[in-house]
Amino acid sequence: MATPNQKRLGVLTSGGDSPGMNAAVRAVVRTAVASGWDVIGIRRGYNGIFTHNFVKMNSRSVANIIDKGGTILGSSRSNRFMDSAGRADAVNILREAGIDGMIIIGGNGSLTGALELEKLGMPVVGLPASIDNDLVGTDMAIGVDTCLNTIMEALDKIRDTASSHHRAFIIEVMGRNCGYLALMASLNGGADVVITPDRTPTLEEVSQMLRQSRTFGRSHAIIVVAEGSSLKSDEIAHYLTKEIMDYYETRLTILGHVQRGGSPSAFDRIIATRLGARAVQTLLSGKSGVMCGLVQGRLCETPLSEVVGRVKEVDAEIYELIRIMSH
Ligand SMILES: Nc1ncnc2c1ncn2[C@@H]1O[C@H](COP(=O)(O)OP(=O)(O)OP(=O)(O)O)[C@@H](O)[C@H]1O
Ligand SMILES: O=P(O)(O)OC[C@H]1O[C@](O)(CO)[C@@H](O)[C@@H]1O
Ligand SMILES: [Mg+2]
Repeated sequence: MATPNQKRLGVLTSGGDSPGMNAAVRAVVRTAVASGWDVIGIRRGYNGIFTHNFVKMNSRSVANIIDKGGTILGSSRSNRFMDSAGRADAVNILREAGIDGMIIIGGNGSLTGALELEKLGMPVVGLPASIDNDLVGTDMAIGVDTCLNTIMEALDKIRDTASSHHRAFIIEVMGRNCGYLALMASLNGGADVVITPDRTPTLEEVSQMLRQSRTFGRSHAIIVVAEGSSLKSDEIAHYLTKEIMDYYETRLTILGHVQRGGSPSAFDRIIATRLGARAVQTLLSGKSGVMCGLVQGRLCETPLSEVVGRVKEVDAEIYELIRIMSH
């Protein structure tokens, strides 16, 4: 039990899990305990509030998790929390549980929910954790680096077989409405063509780019497609199978949820630990309604109102770099 004057912090992970969420939970719990707070973990995201799925946490509860993918608290996408009546219930439940402040670890949707909680009077600090890297207010969200390494490993392996068989591979990566993963994976994995929601060529243009890359003497082709693009990976595969069959056979690989798992990289563990500690310090300093992020190497806070409802823009110069590197 918390002593009468002891503050009680709630922490939850929400939305798609991302590698490093556990490292963030560990940092939040240990920083809060070191600051004299009582800590309650809420299991399975916002849904766990409605089901009173609460667990008292201490430094030992987060031992040996820094290297684990996923989230020990579990996650979910909660429809009930999307509804204003549901959120009013949630705040009442949190107050009855004696919670004085919340740290919400998740993506843009989860942090939109965090802002709504704040509007209902609950002090909240958000932490960016989503493989999509679509959040404004941080250069990198927790989990993005590990995810990019996973995609890179897959692209390296696909390139081996693609060049052996003179094939064109269409590889679909995650990222919802954001092209960041596709763009950066194309840069570090050597793609000939990248297709994102921001820049979507026609099928004829894709075929033309491949014909051109063939004139550079390339033995194979790699086309990386962001899942949120209007031109879908199966359409491309279908078209290219007929269109370029004279020089490339075509294969489609959808990387899927393998991109979300795995032990977090050193970078993700470091940012998760720094941001987790910072979130607790931010709440302790009396600030609320902000997200802690890493911008140009520095930790900083951005109001949640400036974070939500926006998609981070990707650097347009990267497209040109990919084009040059594909020669
Ligand atoms: N507009 C909103 N108002 C209140 N709560 C929201 C809102 N949008 C999302 N949420 C809550 O956050 C949860 C997670 O959101 P979402 O599914 O968009 O994932 P995310 O946090 O963006 O993570 P990721 O994109 O990495 O999967 C939702 O299921 C819902 O409970
Ligand atoms: O695991 P789910 O619910 O199918 O969600 C998949 C989505 O989650 C993410 O992996 C993370 O937001 C997206 O890239 C993808 O569109
Ligand atoms: Mg999201």
